[in-house]
Amino acid sequence: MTRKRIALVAHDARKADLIAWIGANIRLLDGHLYWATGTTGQKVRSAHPQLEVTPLKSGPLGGDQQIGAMIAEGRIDLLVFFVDPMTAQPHDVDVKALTRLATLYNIPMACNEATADMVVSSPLFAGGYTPRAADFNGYETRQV
Ligand SMILES: O=C(CO)COP(=O)(O)O
Repeated sequence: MTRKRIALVAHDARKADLIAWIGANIRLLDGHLYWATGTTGQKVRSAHPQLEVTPLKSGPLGGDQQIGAMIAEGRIDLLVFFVDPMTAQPHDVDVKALTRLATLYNIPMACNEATADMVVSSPLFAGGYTPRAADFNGYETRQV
């Protein structure tokens, strides 16, 4: 199995949903490598100690930016980001930057449960899928 490098992020109102989603998909998710924003990472680790999770800084303290930087460096294969669309976030610009970089670098990004279900059940997730390089106006965004 190719170990995927997966970033996990959930806003406060969605953390319980992310933990439940991981539990429901634990057989597909076990064995991969995880990075997460701080509070999300701590909660995922205590709920699912079998997963190898590296917590970064909390989202509002720079965690979204750290994950964005990892994406820019080609170190993340999948972003699962359970977004709360009903609550204003103090670090909204960081959230936007993270989703922008995932889009720019053509990283699969699941912002809700239905999309996350589709991604992990896809044969592309199980296989050694590498998204093709995104090219925006001549800017090559994936180093191969
Ligand atoms: O705010 C977040 C993402 O924007 C999540 O951060 P925490 O996991 O530290 O709560």
